[in-house]
Amino acid sequence: METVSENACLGGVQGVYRHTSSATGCDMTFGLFLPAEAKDGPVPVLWYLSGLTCTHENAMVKAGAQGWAAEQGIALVFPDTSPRGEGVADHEDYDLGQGAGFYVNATQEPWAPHFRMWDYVAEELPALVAEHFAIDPERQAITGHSMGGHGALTLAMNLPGRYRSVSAFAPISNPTAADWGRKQLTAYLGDDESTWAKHDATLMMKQVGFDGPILIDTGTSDQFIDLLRPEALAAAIAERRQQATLRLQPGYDHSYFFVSSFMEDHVSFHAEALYRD
Ligand SMILES: N[C@@H](CCC(=O)N[C@@H](CS)C(=O)NCC(=O)O)C(=O)O
Repeated sequence: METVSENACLGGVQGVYRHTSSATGCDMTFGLFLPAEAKDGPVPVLWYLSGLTCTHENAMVKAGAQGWAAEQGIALVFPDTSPRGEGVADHEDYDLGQGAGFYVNATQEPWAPHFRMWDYVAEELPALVAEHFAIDPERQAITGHSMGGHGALTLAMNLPGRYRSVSAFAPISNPTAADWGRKQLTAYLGDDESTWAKHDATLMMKQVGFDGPILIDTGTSDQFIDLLRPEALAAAIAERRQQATLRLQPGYDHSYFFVSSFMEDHVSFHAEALYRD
């Protein structure tokens, strides 16, 4: 693993690291914020999965998460959203290919050789981070924005016991029923929709739910709200009587101004679960 940069930040360190990934078969870059407490021993960790067109960098510089994480003594991991590089398949559309991994393991050509973001975020990166940094693997939580909110919710429901809490900002909530979803799931996983179900938060909510607290915020002025389908996930949550807080925030759009506006609430929400014994 190679250190790209390390900057003192709020008493801790904001690092960027690069490594050769066996999951994606290419070099991957991620951001990691370690609070001051990590100098004394392992700290809880909050994963932040980003949305379409993002790298590890967008949330790291625009979400305003480090201040709240420093206050709570929590580490933050910012993975990239897809494999990248010259030998990696891509598409001219912004919502397919590089920058749009959708947190799945692709089975279809030309994506299958590298687009294995599920394995990368669920298995490889957690092991790497725990090996090299003062992270407590027993205290993990996950959040994300848009496509990353979809990733956070589906990982949390598919890996019971892994994350103590899950939250999301404007998550893609029902991708099997929206153009942010059907297009990518068809490309990456093929036409057999039975392979899509584990990657749909609404379907997973109906089938298994989540054994812990959930917090979801979406802006009422989100320009993509028809693609996000928060109402479908809300109905599934109500049907299941799942512990959850869903909020529609008046006037907020899809941008990082929205994400940063509610970041304090999300970090505090996760801190409560992460510090509960
Ligand atoms: N570029 C796309 C929108 C993509 C987009 O809004 N991406 C969100 C996540 S889904 C984002 O975080 N963009 C990067 C940023 O704001 O830093 C469009 O114009 O339709």
